[in-house]
Amino acid sequence: MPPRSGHQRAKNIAYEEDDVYSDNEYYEEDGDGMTDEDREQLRQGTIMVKEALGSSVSVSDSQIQEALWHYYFDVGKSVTYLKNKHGPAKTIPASKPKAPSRFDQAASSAALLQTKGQGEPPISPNREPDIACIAPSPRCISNSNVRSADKSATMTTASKGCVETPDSVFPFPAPLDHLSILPRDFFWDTPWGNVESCRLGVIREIPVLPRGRLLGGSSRPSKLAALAAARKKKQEEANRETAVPQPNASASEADQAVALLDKLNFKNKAGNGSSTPTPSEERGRNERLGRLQFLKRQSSPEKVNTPPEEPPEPEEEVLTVQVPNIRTTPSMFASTICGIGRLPAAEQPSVISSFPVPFSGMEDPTSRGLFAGPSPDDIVLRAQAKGNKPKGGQQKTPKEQKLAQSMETLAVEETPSVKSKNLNVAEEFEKSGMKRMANFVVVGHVDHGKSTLMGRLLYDLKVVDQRSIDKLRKEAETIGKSSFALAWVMDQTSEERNRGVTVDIATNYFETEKTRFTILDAPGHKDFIPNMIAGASQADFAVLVIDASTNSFESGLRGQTKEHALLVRSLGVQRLVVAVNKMDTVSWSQERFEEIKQQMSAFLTTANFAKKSITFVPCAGLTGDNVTHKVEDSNARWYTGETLVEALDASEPGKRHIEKPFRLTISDVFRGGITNPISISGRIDSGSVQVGDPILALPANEKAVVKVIEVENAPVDWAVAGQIATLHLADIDPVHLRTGDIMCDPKDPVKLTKSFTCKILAFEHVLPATMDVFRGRLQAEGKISKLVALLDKTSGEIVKNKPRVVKPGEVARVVVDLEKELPLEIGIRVVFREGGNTVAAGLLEG
Ligand SMILES: Nc1nc2c(ncn2[C@@H]2O[C@H](COP(=O)(O)OP(=O)(O)OP(=O)(O)O)[C@@H](O)[C@H]2O)c(=O)[nH]1
Repeated sequence: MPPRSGHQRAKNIAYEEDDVYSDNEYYEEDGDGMTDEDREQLRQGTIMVKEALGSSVSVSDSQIQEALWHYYFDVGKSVTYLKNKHGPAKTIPASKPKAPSRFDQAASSAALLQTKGQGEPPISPNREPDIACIAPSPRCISNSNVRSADKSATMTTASKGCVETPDSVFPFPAPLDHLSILPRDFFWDTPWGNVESCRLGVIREIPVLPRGRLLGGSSRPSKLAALAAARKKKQEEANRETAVPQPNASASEADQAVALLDKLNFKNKAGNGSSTPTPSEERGRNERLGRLQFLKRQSSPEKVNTPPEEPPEPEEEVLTVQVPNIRTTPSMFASTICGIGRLPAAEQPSVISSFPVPFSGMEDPTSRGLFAGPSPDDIVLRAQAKGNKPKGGQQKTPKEQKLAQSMETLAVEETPSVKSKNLNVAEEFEKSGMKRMANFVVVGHVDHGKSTLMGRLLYDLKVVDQRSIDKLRKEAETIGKSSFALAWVMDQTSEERNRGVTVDIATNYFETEKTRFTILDAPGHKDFIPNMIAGASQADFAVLVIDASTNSFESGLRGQTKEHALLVRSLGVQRLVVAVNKMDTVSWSQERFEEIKQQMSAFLTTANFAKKSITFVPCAGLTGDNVTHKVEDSNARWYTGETLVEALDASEPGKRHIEKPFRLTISDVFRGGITNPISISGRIDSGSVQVGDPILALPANEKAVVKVIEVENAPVDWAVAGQIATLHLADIDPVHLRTGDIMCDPKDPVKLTKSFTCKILAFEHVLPATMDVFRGRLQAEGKISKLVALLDKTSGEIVKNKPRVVKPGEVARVVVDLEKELPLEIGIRVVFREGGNTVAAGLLEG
């Protein structure tokens, strides 16, 4: 089995069954773009707005509805807007004092808090809000609602609660931060609001991010910050007057720090806040000062005496404590990493540390000289360095040493020249009488039983032996997922097994009398659609697995059942085997089977699948009924059709273009072993390849030589179009190879292109926009830059030039611009996705 992709996207795949979008949402709207629900909301809203406006404002219904539509049916906002726009002009009584500004409110409330202390009783529930709403805002309305027992009177109450000032006449609701209700007002009626004054605390808001300066925002401090800074300065001055005079400028900072130490040590038990130290406090302070030196940052010593350009911001106050250099010299490793020379301790730059809690009670370690000498590590390293020194001769600089070392390790890799047998591969293929080959992708909604069905098929065809199945069963039982044992034949990574979800394409092989099959088991979860696309782009036909159990089919229809079917068709797959699975859960009900068949047939034919190319097979992967052998259940006597394997065998493989130039889309890049350090795998899209062939990697534009070819895990001399092959390469650096890249014939390379025209089938509304463009495993950023024309679905004739939008189900010609050049050819199929949804699929025209 070829190695699995290393590009498994392991996302958060916790999901729910109904965690899917509904395709039908588009169709619930009428021509005016409104759903019935919208219309009903509009009607009710109009009545409520009219009631709220009363007779004072005369507005027409359409004006009300326009406002409601604009405000997403928010009655409150609509009323405010209409009142402001159409209501009688407000006269402001001359005597009415101007509403305080937000700044004034904040400043006065802060002052109030300061003067009164923190013990102001909470506002009584009966008290009317003393600070009016400056502007109508949603929060204003909701606050009023809290106070109003009558919820139906929302608007009336809301307008009562808001005193409109001339400033407040906004055509649109003011932003939330215009609300000037204090937090305590907001929580006035909460039971925990009635706390004794002495127990109330102050919550200081510490900004998570630094204030915008160089990186944006104003470099000037805000008014509040300036106020706080001025207040702080004043306090500092007052402190300085009462404090013992200090000999240098850092003293006041030292005082502050010591004061903080005192606070933290709970020594100032009286808590009187006085900054004048008592004689005993003063002694203690001096002792601590002796131990800890409070200095300015040495990195900017000149700043000590320079007055700050801006008032310091209170929230940025951090106590910077500089301790004596108590560190030993850095180790060699640290020196290398940090680029610090191994200076003697004395010459090391002083260490500056910011301690959130000063180590007031800690003994100065330097006093005991614990770290005075070199560390044991340093002694050993120095001795080693001495021993390594070249005797006598001149010592090499580190640069020279490095160069010498790299020269020593530099070994010329001898690439064995790969001899080509110069075979005529097309002839060899004809002669080989090889069984026909077919690759099929297994798709369908998550958990509909794809992996189990394939595991059962491989087990029943003896590709997997009983022992392996028993082992898997045991392992599955140990983690309580015994029902997944068969699925584990395909799902082999621990992540897939633990989560019970397929993440990436799993490949396996089996053969019938007529055909050698390659299974590409695709993930069903919507998060892994890119991996599913990669699998589908390698397939000749597809098996669409549908869970027949009650509700599962229906939820699948809204989910990935339809999306996968559309995607495989868009990627060129024409034949579809629909496996109606888990028939055991519905007792092999013919009715259920027919219901699913009917619904799916209708959808698939609209998705451009020919009726004769669709086969429906009822089966049960878990029990194995109708997978490789006919169903034995007596309830299933109604079914006399083919088994799943028979249906697969009846599928014609796609045409192989062996005569065309060699093209292979890389689906995996990996290390194939000691002798094969760089290997790739993928489907050969066209042409053939043989050992010794030079091939070109695009877009890197780097050549490689094919050392070994493996098909179905066996070494072969050549491989042809349609086969999924592993190529072990020589003469190329792995950096030039990525999944999604193209390997091609250097004599006939694929052209790199940045812009192309494409015929698309829209799954959703398509407008010129940025999209993710998928081509097999390749994913690139692009943009649908032009909608050229709408086309007739069957004839391809132009129906309309330059459409403004392409609706779901329509076919259009568009121009796509890519972010960077990619190897793309006429006739290849691409998929456009946006925000995790498949928007359209297309065929490259030029
Ligand atoms: N009763 C019953 N359960 C089944 C049948 N087939 C699969 N299951 C159960 O369905 C669950 C999902 O099966 P999987 O095979 O992992 O489904 P899947 O479609 O491969 O899932 P993804 O690849 O993750 O999308 C497992 O618990 C299976 O045991 C069936 O025929 N009958």
